[in-house]
Amino acid sequence: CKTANEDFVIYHGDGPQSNSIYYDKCAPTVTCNPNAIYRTANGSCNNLENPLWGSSETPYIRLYEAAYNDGDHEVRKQSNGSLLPTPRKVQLSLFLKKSQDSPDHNNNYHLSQFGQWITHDITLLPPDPSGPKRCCSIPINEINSNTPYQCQLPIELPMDDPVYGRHGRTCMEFRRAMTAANNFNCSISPQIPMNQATSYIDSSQLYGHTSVKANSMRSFNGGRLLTEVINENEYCPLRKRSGSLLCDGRDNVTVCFEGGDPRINQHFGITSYSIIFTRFHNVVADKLQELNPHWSDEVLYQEARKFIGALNQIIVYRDYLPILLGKSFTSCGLDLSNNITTKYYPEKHAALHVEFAGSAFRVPHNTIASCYNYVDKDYETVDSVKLNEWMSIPDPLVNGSKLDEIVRGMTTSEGRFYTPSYNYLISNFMLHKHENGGDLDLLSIDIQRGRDVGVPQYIKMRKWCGLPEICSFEDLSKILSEDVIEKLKNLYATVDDMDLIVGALLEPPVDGGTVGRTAQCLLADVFHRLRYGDRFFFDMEGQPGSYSPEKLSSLKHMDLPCVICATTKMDEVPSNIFEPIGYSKMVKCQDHLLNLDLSAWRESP
Ligand code: HEM
Ligand SMILES: [Ca+2]
Repeated sequence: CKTANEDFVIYHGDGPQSNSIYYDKCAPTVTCNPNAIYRTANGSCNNLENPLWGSSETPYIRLYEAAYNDGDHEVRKQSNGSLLPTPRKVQLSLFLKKSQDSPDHNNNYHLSQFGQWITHDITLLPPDPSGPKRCCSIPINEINSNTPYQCQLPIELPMDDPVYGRHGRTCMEFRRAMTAANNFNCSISPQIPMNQATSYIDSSQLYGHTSVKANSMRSFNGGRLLTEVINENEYCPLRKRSGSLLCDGRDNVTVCFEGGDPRINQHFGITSYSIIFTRFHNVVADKLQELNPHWSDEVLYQEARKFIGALNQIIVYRDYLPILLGKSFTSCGLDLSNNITTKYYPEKHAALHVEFAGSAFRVPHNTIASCYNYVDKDYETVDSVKLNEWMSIPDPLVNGSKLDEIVRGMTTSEGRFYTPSYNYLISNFMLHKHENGGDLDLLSIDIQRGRDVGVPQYIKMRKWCGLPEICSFEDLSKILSEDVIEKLKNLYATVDDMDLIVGALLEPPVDGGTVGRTAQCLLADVFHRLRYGDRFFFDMEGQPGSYSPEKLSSLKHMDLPCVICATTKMDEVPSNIFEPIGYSKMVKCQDHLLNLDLSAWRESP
């Protein structure tokens, strides 16, 4: 590879002109304190020359011109002018038959779960909740340019759909994303969604993506986050049912958590992570207070928050990305090997692009397993539940040792092997029985989301990545089987029309990684920005808040097993947290927790 920090991958300059409109025309003026040692809650003032870069509620960028029929928002057509195949048709033809789970002997559930945890740190692209309550109440053949924007792209279901056809269902709910022009008073054309999360890996999914939210999560006592103690255990605070996202609409839900990110209650895995990281923040704050009784609540909170943010960056770059993208690839500046320290490149815009959030980083949806296992302290599987039946129902997690059992289950069980398909349950019955439009197909939604936000076609992004050009279906034979190519020919008018997520999912995984080359390139581009464009990156030198070498060295002894040991009743963990038990050396929690040594943080009063 080239030099680690500089020419690594793909950074192709600024992308289309529309990327700068928000900053030229709509951005509020922000005054920054260049000497601040902590991140702001919303990510502003990280980049002092462009203070809103990477902050929450700024537009996604585009790597490539938007793919819209009218250049502004209408879903693109095929090159011969015909409509694109409906997302469900693509799912049925190419993917659904292969949707059974097969076990991944190398990776347990944490690989997928940590990925989603980081997703919620860096991107939040919600559908527009305003307008008609149900888009499917509008007959699909009556949809035209006067239809409310949110409802212009419901997913049409074929009459002979093997799952939905039986019930005569012909429409699946889909709401278009909120955009800068429609929802945030900034007329950017082509339409562009706003990222409501801070792009930086700063654990904003735990703390909140804005200062108002962040304050509402704090106890203002000893630097701690608010918690709810239930049966003597600490959980995230409980949320009032009214107005909450995801717990509403299910009658049997009594527990509903409040989190820095609104998706906290989506399913057991993400809820568990939110709870254990909340607990861990409080463990760290308590330890810091013990060492520094003279520190104020504010200092304790900020130091604990900075520690958790740094730890998550370490887990992403040291542990997670090498498995996702392949070690030999990440060793060129995207991991922590070779003692590379991070140099700051203020010209790098640490924003996410629609190509990433709308398509490429959804490829790991193919690692979501159908069932979650409760495993007790004797390693007996006491229950196994279907993910889709328990979405938005976090209730069981507060009972007895259920949270410990779920985390133990995620640790011991083999994950879902990354195949070009999502599991059968989320391909047909996501949010099963949920009042607000249950029985969804996540893959159809992902395909439609890509079209909604104007993600360019697969072939264009592949070329952007510098991969060998594909000019015809036949050229695909270097990467795909004849059978798949035949199906693609039946779906799309030409090879140029393929959706990015479809191509990215079908590509064979790269050596030592779990995604194909196009996804690898697009993910690398973002994780590169989020490292070299983050002035507060944990090992950045020469900044007002830079960590001392002693603190850095203590931090590098930390890992996800340590977090799990400190916050659950598990008494042993695999030394490589992403490996299923039986493949990785087990370490005793009482030994492993010795790594949680904060003495470098001791300061004299
Ligand atoms: C059980 C696990 C998961 C479930 C049930 C789930 C479900 C969902 C749903 C319902 C959406 C919204 C789709 C839309 O309306 O456009 C979404 C978005 C997304 N998911 Fe997942 N997901 C899971 C795990 C993951 C994982 C493992 C990753 C990546 C490593 C991931 C990456 C994403 C991304 C990047 C988005 C777009 C988010 C945004 O910008 O708002 N998800 N997921
Ligand atoms: Ca963030």
